[in-house]
Amino acid sequence: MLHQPVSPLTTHLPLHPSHPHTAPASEELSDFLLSLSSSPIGPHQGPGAAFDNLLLAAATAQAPGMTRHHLQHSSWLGNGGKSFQMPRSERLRMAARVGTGAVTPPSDQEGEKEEPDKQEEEVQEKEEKDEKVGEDAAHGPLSGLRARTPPTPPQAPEAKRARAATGVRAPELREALEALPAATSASTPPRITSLRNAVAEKAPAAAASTGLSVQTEEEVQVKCMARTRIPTAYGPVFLHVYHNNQDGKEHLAIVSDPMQLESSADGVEDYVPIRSHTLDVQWREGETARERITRGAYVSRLSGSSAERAPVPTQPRKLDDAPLVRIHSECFTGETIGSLRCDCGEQLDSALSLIAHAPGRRGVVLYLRQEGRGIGLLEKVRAYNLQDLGLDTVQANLALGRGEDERTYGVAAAMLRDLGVAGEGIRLLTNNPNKVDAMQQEGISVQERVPMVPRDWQARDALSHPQPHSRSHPHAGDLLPTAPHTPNPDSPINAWDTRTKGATIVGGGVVRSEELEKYLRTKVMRMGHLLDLPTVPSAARENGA
Ligand SMILES: Nc1nc2c(ncn2[C@@H]2O[C@H](COP(=O)(O)OP(=O)(O)OP(=O)(O)O)[C@@H](O)[C@H]2O)c(=O)[nH]1
Repeated sequence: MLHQPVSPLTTHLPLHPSHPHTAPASEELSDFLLSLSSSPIGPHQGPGAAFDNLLLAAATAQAPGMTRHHLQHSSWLGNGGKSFQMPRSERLRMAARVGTGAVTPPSDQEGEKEEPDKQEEEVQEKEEKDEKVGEDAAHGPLSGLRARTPPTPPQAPEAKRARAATGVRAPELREALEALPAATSASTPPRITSLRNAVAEKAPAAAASTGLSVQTEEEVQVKCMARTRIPTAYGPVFLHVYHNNQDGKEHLAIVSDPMQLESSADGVEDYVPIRSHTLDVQWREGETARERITRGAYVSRLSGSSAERAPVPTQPRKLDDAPLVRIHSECFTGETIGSLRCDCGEQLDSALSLIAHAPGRRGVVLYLRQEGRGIGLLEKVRAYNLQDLGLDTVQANLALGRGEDERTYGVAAAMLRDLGVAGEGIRLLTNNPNKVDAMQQEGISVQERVPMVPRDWQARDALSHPQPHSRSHPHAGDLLPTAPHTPNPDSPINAWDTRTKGATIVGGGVVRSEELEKYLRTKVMRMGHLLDLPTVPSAARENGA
């Protein structure tokens, strides 16, 4: 239940000197919010603490000059555990200070006290149950992989949100951090890897949500369980269903490589099909042709009269050229019911379309089950309600006590390796610099970042013809070569316009909405996505200007 926003924030607001009864000047508001959000006491512990984050976020949304980095800098489990996200510079500084023992992390006692034991037990019980499921899975078809199903976030009350978000208890995190001085020497500069590993060992989920990339003990392993041919509007693709030892989810790889369907493909010089190594290897002694074919380890086109099982490979084969790859996160609302709150459906469609026009029509879309930037559908739905109150997509996540983006890409990298496409590098279809960084950290070279310009923005820019764009945030990713911002030749802007409006599912057209525009701009302005803002305002196009 939402409480009425009451006094704590407003009573402390600096009022405009010449108009004490009006709202504070925007600059003062920014400064004030900044001081609140970085104060060691912060708004969380005052009266109305349960609601202060939301108030702060809502007010922040109105204040110019505020970015995601200004929100909840001081957050830690001890002050409600709303967020671990700090700017990178501060995270590194904190890491260095904690590493030399100069800082003791704030106590979480208050948050712990608030919770009745019963709730604690329920959560514990749920985790045990989840672990049992994981163990069972390990004896299932994953054969050889240690499957582990992480606990799903419990329906936790307010003070347990941090744990629900990160799957970690405050004492575990504190214990991990207290152990750090031992992991790093006071006489030598603290090494971030030591911090990562020490925190990761005790509290991997918490460490991940601080933004430190975590090297878990367990090497990521994936296994393609089955593959099949799917005819689509863009031609045939092969859908691969993967299991992994990290998150118990079925991530997908959609591979476009139509040459595989030609029976003559074998004879083509230098042609390396995009195939899963873990699918094609022999799974057990005496495995039958029928078994191999059923799971998709066949070559050419499968039919009642022709069924050729794939030869068992000895080595994963790597492609010589850099294929077009999209690492896409699931979005039920955008992709299935055509929500106009986001561009996810359009991006999935565009990715398949762009790959269908790539050399040899070859490429891969990884479809990761990281709904809602990793917070899940339930939390995303809640976030949408907060967005209706005026928060943007980043603020809404933070107000729920979640990270702005909780996704990881270790499994994605392992899937690309399994498909043999990680060899000579990839051409990555994205605007998101985190994805580029994640691949590079995984040792996969991103030879080119191919931008995904929203169709509406392409259409609006086409109206105004090329003009100097206002680059909002120069980024490291900008150093990578990017493909020109041209729509694909077979889907010209006019063709998008003639399709059904609002359809964002595969094969759909251009979509426009006020909420979509706000979401896209937030991605650029607050999440650092590498896009130029359109030069023609939305209304101008709608009015035919
Ligand atoms: N929490 C939250 N998630 C959202 C919202 N809108 C879309 N999403 C999720 O955001 C994710 C979008 O993922 P992607 O399309 O892979 O990528 P991206 O981070 O936007 O980056 P690009 O590669 O440039 O498209 C999906 O999981 C969506 O469900 C929102 O308002 N709140």
